[in-house]
Amino acid sequence: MASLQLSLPSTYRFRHRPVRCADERQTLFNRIAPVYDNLNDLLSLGQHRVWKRMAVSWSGAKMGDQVLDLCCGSGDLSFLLSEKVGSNGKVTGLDFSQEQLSVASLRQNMSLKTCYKNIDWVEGDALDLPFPDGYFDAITMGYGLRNVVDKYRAMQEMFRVLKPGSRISVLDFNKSTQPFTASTQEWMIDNVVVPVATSYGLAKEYEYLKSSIREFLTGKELEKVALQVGFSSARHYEISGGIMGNLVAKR
Ligand SMILES: C/C(=C\Cc1cc(O)c2ccccc2c1O)CCC[C@H](C)CCC[C@H](C)CCCC(C)C
Ligand SMILES: C[S@@+](CC[C@H](N)C(=O)[O-])C[C@H]1O[C@@H](n2cnc3c(N)ncnc32)[C@H](O)[C@@H]1O
Repeated sequence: MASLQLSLPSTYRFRHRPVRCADERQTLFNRIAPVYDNLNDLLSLGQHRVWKRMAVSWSGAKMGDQVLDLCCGSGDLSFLLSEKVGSNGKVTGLDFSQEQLSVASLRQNMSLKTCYKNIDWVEGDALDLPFPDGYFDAITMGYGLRNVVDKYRAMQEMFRVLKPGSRISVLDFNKSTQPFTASTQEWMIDNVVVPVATSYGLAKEYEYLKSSIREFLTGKELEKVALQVGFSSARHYEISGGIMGNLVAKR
């Protein structure tokens, strides 16, 4: 894998070591990085790209904006944001997985799209962002909030670095309150997702999906946390029959 050229803010530093649980997740996402994009396409029949476009649209990102893609992984939402903000805008993709950031950087360097030059990759912790208060015009977080060890803290950090009047858009699996939806989601994970992942030697990594959704917050709970943190408005939209969900909150 090509070496990763990271542009780290001068103030960048880990102010605290992630807790062990976060280290386990960091290892998980480093391990799945080589097949992550392909498995997402295969297992969602490409639908995840539709969900990500919706999340970016809901963020309100526009030409010339300074935007953050939190828990950017291999960069799917960062690349969509890059086209939204254009060459006068700036996208910062932050993640704590070096392997995920390596894939994102490789995709950026291999692409013929010149606008992608407006993306910087930052290795950092979503729970301790190396950015000043009120810095970003929009923030996206695709399938990241469910994976951080402190969801409240992550929401506080997004609030802190967002400009007043701007929005966050948080896409993730939906923890449905409808028994049929929840059981369908779990059946798909047990009977499609994990068996396919097993053929890649990643059964354990994808079995984590089910427990992480069970331990997640419902849409109503996500709205409540956003308001508690200080956002002036918060709305959670269920998509694809409630399998996925997207929180939009305005500072
Ligand atoms: C892009 C997607 C998931 C990203 C993702 C998030 C995580 O927290 C993980 C944790 C551990 C391993 C992998 C991931 C991970 O990939 C969503 C699409 C990919 C899903 C893996 C597939 C989910 C299938 C749905 C349950 C049903 C889809 C129905 C569709 C309408 C065909
Ligand atoms: C499922 S991936 C999502 C990647 C991408 N946003 C997408 O939509 O495909 C979750 C990402 O969150 C990152 N992550 C989890 N906890 C983090 C934390 N505390 N700080 C930074 N990144 C974190 C993982 O390394 C992983 O790349």
